[in-house]
Amino acid sequence: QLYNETMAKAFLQFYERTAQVVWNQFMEAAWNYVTNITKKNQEEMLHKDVEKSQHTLYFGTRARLFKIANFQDSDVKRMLSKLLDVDKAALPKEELREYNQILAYMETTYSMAQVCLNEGPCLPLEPDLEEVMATSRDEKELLWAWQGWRDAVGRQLRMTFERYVQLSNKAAKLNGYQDMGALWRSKYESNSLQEDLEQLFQELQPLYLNLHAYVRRSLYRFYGPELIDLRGPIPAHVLGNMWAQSWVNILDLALPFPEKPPEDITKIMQGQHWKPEKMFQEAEKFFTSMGLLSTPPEFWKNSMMERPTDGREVECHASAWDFYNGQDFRIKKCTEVTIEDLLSIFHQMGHIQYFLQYKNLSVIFRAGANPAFEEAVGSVVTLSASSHKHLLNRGLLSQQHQDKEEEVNFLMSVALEKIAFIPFAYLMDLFRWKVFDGTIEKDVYNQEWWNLRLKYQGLCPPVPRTEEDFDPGAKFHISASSPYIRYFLSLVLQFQFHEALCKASGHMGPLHHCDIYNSKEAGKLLEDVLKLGSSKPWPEVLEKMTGETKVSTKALMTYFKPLLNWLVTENVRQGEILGWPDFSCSFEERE
Ligand SMILES: CC(=O)N[C@@H](CC(=O)O)C(=O)NC[C@H](CC1(C(=O)N[C@@H](Cc2ccc(O)cc2)C(=O)O)CCCC1)C(=O)O
Ligand SMILES: [Zn+2]
Repeated sequence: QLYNETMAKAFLQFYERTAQVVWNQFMEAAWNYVTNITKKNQEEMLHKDVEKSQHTLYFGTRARLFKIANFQDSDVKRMLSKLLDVDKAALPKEELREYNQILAYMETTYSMAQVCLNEGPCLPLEPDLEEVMATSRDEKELLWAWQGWRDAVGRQLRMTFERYVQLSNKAAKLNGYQDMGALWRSKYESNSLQEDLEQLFQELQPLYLNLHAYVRRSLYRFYGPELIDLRGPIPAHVLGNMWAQSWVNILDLALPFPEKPPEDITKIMQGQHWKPEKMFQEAEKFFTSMGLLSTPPEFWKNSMMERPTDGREVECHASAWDFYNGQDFRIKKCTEVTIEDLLSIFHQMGHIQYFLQYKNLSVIFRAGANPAFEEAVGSVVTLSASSHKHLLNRGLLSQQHQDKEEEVNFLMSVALEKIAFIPFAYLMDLFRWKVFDGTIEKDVYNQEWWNLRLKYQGLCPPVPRTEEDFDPGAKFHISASSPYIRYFLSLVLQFQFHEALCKASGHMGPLHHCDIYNSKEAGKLLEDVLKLGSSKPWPEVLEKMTGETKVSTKALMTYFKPLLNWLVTENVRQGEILGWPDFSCSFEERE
């Protein structure tokens, strides 16, 4: 019986040796492309992608020959079953080439897009358009950036996206899935994922609806009744972010106690002459303070920490890279010296830490326990790094203590980042799952997108939209075909992790006071989880970290309890309507 367990182990060792080389070569080519966007580099990347797919297909089809049902070794069984999913490599050669060209075209169109002033410079998204969305309080200027970006990106991608959906579904079907949404969801190894997610979303609704009503009131006070309807949705361009996914940049308009504004950490960083490299060192220091691994020399030599000034076109959307040789790990980021970018670097370094912790596993297991675990690791450290205690300790705040009102202001700033994000993170893949399963047909992509934006986020477009537009494409992850539900699940998980790590560190008192910096106990707990990679089913890994086997919103609700109490009192006092019963999007005539 040729395809027995002994044979399987030899097969897997052969896979291991060859995969490291093939994947490393592809990552190098992909890195060279996104850090220097040229036709030649794109061709080289596409060529390496084909080689990687040939390798994946060769081993994927042979893995099928093993009857793993009666194998003893659970690792061998888990590894072989992971090899069966060959994703896009299942496509016939010509269609695979077309698919890879479509993926490169969409991501590159997004990365190169700019919005041009009538006479004068053209502005890229990072940092210029994001700066406008974050700091301008001129509704017309905000509209110019918001609409200009969608004209420059979304409209260009609409046709290509339709073909992308077709080929994605074909690949998924060739892997035995109903559609690409089903393939994406399979990474969570759950037969009740969608129900579980809906349950989590419902539990978080009271928090979101109270925040939405309160922020709507704040915007009403500033922009007036001609723009804001106190019983209606909020226009999407005045929330401080190009996609209204984070509202932290309008904290100044929504501060509960405006007479006690928080210190401006960005100004403090710039006053202290912080540079991007120092920001990365600060993030690394957090992990080493917990007894976790430091980054190898290659990281500092090969990373791209700033937008290049030599005229190269690069993809600025931040990302963390594993080169699958156990030695080379990098971050690509067009870093600005701001607190928002510092916290984002903590998130990226969380990915690097995960790569470092599982680098000795088989390449098959070099991934998070599930994609949401990967995202939660960096974000959980950010929860400590953004605490008043930590920032004070690191010299980024000077005020010794926070009184009750300043504490509410602080929790509001975290909520504008994390709670505002909940419905956005949920709808991003609700939209794509419906597109993949055919519920949303191609001639109604845009209106269905806005139906979800209205239903879940309580937002309206600031100007009428048509089916010439393709607003979802104006978000990186949709143009980059990067799944997003991981961020929704990570939002809940990161607070569950935070509670567990804070407990391990011996923290007493409110959860939002906790800072696990320097805690070797928390570091040990985190290390034991990260080094498992994706070698065990994620409920087992969750139990190792938190003692629970289910994702729970309890820790998140505990963290924000003081804020929810304040919000409910304030909204009752103002007689706010929760939700948006005036659900129509009204468009004031613009002179
Ligand atoms: C080779 C590769 O692709 N590597 C993966 C990692 C891996 O798969 O190993 C990777 O680096 N992905 C990039 C992505 C970057 C960021 C992002 O896109 N964030 C989301 C959602 C969000 C929003 C607020 C927040 O606080 C945290 C997350 C958004 O901005 O919408 C941008 C800055 C933050 C994280 C990332 O790091 O997740
Ligand atoms: Zn991430």
